[in-house]
Amino acid sequence: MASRNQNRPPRSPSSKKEVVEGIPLDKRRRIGMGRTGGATNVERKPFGTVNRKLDVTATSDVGSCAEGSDCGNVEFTKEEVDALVNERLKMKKFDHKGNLELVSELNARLKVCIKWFQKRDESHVEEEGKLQIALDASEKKCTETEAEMKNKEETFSATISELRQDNACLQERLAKEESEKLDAIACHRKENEARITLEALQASLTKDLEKAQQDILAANQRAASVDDMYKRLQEYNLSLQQYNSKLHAELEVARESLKRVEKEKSTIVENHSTLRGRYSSLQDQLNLARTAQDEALNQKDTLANEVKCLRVELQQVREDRDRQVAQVQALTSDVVKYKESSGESCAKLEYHMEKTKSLEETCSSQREQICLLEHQLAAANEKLKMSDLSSIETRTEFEKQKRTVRELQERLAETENQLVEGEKLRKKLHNTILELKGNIRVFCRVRPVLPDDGAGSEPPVISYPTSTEALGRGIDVIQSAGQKYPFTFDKVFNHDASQQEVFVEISQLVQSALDGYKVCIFAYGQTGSGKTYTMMGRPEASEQKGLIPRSLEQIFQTSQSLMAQGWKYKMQASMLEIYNETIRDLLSTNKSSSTENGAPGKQYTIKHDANGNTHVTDLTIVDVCRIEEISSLLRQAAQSRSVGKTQMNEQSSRSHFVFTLRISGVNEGTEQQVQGVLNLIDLAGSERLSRSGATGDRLKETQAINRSLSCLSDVIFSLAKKEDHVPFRNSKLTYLLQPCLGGDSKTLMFVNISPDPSSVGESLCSLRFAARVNACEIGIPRRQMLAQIPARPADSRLSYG
Ligand SMILES: Nc1ncnc2c1ncn2[C@@H]1O[C@H](COP(=O)(O)OP(=O)(O)OP(=O)(O)O)[C@@H](O)[C@H]1O
Repeated sequence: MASRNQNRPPRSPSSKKEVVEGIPLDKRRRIGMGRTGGATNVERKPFGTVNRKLDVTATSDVGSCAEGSDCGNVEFTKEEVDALVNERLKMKKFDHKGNLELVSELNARLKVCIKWFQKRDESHVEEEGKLQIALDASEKKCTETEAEMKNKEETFSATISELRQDNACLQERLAKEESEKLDAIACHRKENEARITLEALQASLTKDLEKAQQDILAANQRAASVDDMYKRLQEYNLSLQQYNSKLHAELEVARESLKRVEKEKSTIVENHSTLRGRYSSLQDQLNLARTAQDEALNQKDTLANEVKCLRVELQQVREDRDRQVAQVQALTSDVVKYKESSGESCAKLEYHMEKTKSLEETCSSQREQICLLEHQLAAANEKLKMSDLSSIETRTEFEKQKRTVRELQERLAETENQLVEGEKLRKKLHNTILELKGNIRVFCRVRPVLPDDGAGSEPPVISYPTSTEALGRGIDVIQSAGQKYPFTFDKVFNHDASQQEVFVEISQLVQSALDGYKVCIFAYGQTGSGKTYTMMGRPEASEQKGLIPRSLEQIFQTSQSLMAQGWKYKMQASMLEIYNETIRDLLSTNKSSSTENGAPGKQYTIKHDANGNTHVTDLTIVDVCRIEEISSLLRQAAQSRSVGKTQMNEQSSRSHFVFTLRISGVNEGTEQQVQGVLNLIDLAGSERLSRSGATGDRLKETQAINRSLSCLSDVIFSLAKKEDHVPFRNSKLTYLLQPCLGGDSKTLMFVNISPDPSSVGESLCSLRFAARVNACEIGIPRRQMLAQIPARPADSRLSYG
């Protein structure tokens, strides 16, 4: 911008001097006071605004103002000057003196006026000089201000362009962030939608699960109805007995199917256990996955909250920035305005400058903050993405496992159903066979070779056929002459069979006692063949517990679980031994009841009632509620038993041991009542007198044992021949077992065999006897169900009779 004084010619020093010395020439000429002077030129109006009125009439004053005197107080107006200049003197023609006075007077007045004029002109010139100096100073100042303003303007322009660039940059970033924000929002919305879909899926899955549970309930109901049907079928079975002869023909077919079902059952049981294992491991995995998913979800939620907070902060910062930008814009417009009106004060500009500076600083700090927040946001977004990914993975894994679990559950349910159905069928067939067969079942067990056995290098005398039909059921005895005697029973356990394996085979039979059947299991065999081991085992070692403790444990456990179905059971236990044809109460606390040391004890009498129940008069019967009670009773009985050392056995049982458990069950829901009996008998071992070498009391014992066992075989032969008279009463043992042998019991005989080659003869005898027993037909097992709850004795120790 060009300065205003630039085009002005510089003032010459001479002209300046003229001004300083006096009135400039042109001005003198103007007021008629040129160098030549002259009154005629003084026509112009006098300068100045403050005039003192010249009293025209006071001519004496004017006239008295002599030349060279100070006339500074006199002031003239234009009119006065005009009047003075145009005054026409009234001169008299011949009065020269008077005329001269008039002229002198006028002259004096004119002189005063001229002097006033001159003085006035001088003061004006002086004033003009001062004004000129002030004007020059002012012009100089103005030039300087203009230069300064120009510089400032340039600086402002640069600042404004910088600010504009910053602004553009910020706008660009803002647009970018906005687009990123929109992307993030869209992504978040998508995630939300996905989450909602997943939740809906989960809800539907939960519904499915509920439906499946309902299905299970329905299946359970169906199972109950099938149970009812089963009961009806049982009743129907009773009527089927009339067609017994016809069904005999179908027996073999039923046996085949039983075998098949048993095989199927074992495979199903295996499948079931593997599936259960897999199911539990999957459940564990599922639980782990659930925990991991929960953790991931929690992490995700925390991150989402962080992101939310960061977004809010970002939003605030953005708003701040927007405000700042608006302020910058306002300032820019202010600057523009300032530019337009450059006359505004520098102080304001500086203030704005400072404000701009501070705002710029705020802007830059906020920019840094934005950067920081953006970093944080990016990190949080990254974390969120990671957690989302892991959450998705976990969810997928969870879904997969859920599917697998569902499949396994379905398979498990299916298998369980199959198992239940198979078990039902097996039970039905088993009961049908038993009922149709009507004979005593026989299991054979061969004990392992003991160190005391004289087997030495002799070849084994026992072998097991491997043909399909005899597998697990056949046993061959080989005599020294090489003669082979094959036998087949319902089951043959070799020397490797564990106590548990043996128990598994009889557990169903034991279960029947809870269902209201009379069950009798007895062990027969020569002395030292393993009868006591099979029946009692070694209760101190859980693996070697025998059938009696295992059966009682099962009965108590099952009765507990049946409580859920409304069944309440009452159990009563009694234990006796038949020693030398005398009954001894093994639970009696009264020692006089025994015949110890030959002293005559209490006489116990065996009685059978019309329902086929056996009672022994004065026998101690103990109410038992827990397995521990039975265990202590068994220990008590074991201590009271008659045992002795024989050549064949270190701890030989010298008596027949009979354990009886009476079970009364009531279902208050269905008003059903059952009465079952479980007889577990460990017979004394048969022994050849020649081998035992017994004498005295031992000889008497052995003779009594052999006699009673011989009575047992007489009864069996008689039953086998279907003789009218069966000599049950010939011995205490056969009379006690009468309902089991000839009645409606489910009876099982274990024939225990020693693998000792020196016992091969006894083994053959035992096996032949067992084969006879197996072929023997007895009554049909009947479940004892009562319509009314029988009155029960209040005393816990009762005597029947
Ligand atoms: N399956 C078996 N496994 C291991 N040891 C056995 C087995 N069977 C029997 N025994 C052992 O054989 C020995 C004789 O068994 P046990 O006393 O049971 O015979 P028993 O037939 O009851 O004899 P007794 O008629 O003389 O009483 C015992 O030491 C017993 O531990």
